[in-house]
Amino acid sequence: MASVSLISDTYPWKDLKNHVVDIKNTHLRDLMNDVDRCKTMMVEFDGLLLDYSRQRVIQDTMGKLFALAEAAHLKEKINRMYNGEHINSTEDRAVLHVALRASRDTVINSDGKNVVSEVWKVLDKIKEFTERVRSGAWVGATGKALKNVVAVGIGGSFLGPLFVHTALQTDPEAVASAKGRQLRFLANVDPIDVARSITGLDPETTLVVVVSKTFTTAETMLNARTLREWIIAALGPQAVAKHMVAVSTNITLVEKFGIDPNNAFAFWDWVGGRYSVCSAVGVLPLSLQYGFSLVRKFLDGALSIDKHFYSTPFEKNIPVLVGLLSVWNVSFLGSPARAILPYSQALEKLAPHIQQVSMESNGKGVSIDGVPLPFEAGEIDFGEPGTNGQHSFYQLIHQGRIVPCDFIGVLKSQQPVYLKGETVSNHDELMSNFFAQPDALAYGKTPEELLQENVPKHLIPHKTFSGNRPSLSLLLPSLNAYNIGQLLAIYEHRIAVEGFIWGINSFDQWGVELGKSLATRVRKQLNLSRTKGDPVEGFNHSTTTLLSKYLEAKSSVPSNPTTFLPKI
Ligand SMILES: O=P(O)(O)OC[C@H]1O[C@H](O)[C@H](O)[C@@H](O)[C@@H]1O
Repeated sequence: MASVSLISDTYPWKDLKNHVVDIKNTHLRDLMNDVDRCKTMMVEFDGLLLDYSRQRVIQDTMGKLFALAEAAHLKEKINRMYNGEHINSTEDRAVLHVALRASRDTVINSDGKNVVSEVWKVLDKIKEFTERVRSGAWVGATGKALKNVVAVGIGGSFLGPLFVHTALQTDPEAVASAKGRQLRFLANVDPIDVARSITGLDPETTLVVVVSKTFTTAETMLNARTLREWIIAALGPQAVAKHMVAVSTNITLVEKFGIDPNNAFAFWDWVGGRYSVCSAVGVLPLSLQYGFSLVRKFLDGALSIDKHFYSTPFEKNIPVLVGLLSVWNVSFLGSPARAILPYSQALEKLAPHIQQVSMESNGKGVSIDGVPLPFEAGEIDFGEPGTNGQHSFYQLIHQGRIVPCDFIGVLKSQQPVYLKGETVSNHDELMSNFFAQPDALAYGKTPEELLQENVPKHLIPHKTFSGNRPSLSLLLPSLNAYNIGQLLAIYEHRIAVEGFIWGINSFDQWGVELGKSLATRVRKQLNLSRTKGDPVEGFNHSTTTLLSKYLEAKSSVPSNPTTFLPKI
């Protein structure tokens, strides 16, 4: 591959920069009238429909974006990812989350090994273990079946599984398979999160799954020790073997912690934390809750998109199209943010998950070769399910800053409701908003229209909407496990496309390290001050003042140094 150090030095990038002025002279109100244009901006695949006609693009723009993809060697980069090459160069690792959902007979070699057979060894182990737990063949220390699971983990070891669990929770098939069972998550090191995660649970019927790629993450390890105490206090130390299992790449540390390595479920350094929901990180807790066969459907949905992403020409390739459009919005039209607006409460945890996938992947300041970027990469992702967001931040989206929006709608509700005498079903009511909002953003409202509506003159500036605000709409057939897998993979690959175009390494995360190392110093100070009365030293005036105030309150120190757990 010819080496291009910065994409911004290429002709297609400069061509797109020059093209911005053409687009600034258009308005979505007019672009939407061009039916031929709109027809080219609809893509259907495997039950999904993507409509990007409300993006600020014309066909010419798309041609230029495809040229940009070529200049960035997008296809070669996708191939290198699927071929198991070490594209995460700063950590010298392959990036193979696609192998996690591959079918059993697929061969993907990385570092001389077929990783797919490794994946299936763990999948088979998860299937066998979760069937034993769910059937009651595996029992706790007092002989009772384990009905409840607390998954302890943070970041990528938490957000993806939480998203999928929340999305499945109201799916009828998932409801049936989860009957009588509970799945909870413990992520924050805040003891309040400990209290919440165990409230109402009995250690006798609870299985704790400690999820950590490294098995060194401070928050997770303290939370794991806390729940270990909770189990030991109730059932004695021998109960740990029956009530705690682990998911990690570091089986040695799992064993050191006191968890039987036979009850550890492996994954590999070629699975990035934020891309790990399809490994044991997500598959184990989700299979405990919903059964392995339902979770396999989720993996199959992701696999369908993996194949589509790999083999479909860019013009019809959903992750490529949405990725290129994001680059267009961020790097050329200057939008720093993206709103993720699912019109389904089941997708309420989509935005928090995508925040990590996107912002940890693409929040970078240098190219993959370490050259400072002369442009901003990455974007700020946020979102809320519609219609809740409409009663909150949509004001800014309509009349304040320009934020490209992803509208995600579902044809069939997981939980339909219709009340006799109502004009429409409850889902139709929700979806009325899904269909109306993108047009409101695109078309706006002109002063002339307001005058015709007899709006008082002094209110006209306040009620004017400039419109011309871009969005895309994605329609899913329903929200079953398969569709949830599709949605996940679309975002994962979209974010990879953005990073490939920007020429950054989307698979490392050095930026999270600094805060962690500074916390170590503070922890040491707190310990010395609490146990020896040492004064706060070596911090700036601000931190010294804040730390001293915190220490004065003595709120969280017991008078005698014995373990205590939440009293909720
Ligand atoms: O799974 P773990 O090793 O415990 O890591 C949990 C999280 O730790 C860090 O914050 C990383 O930046 C995340 O990418 C990772 O998901």
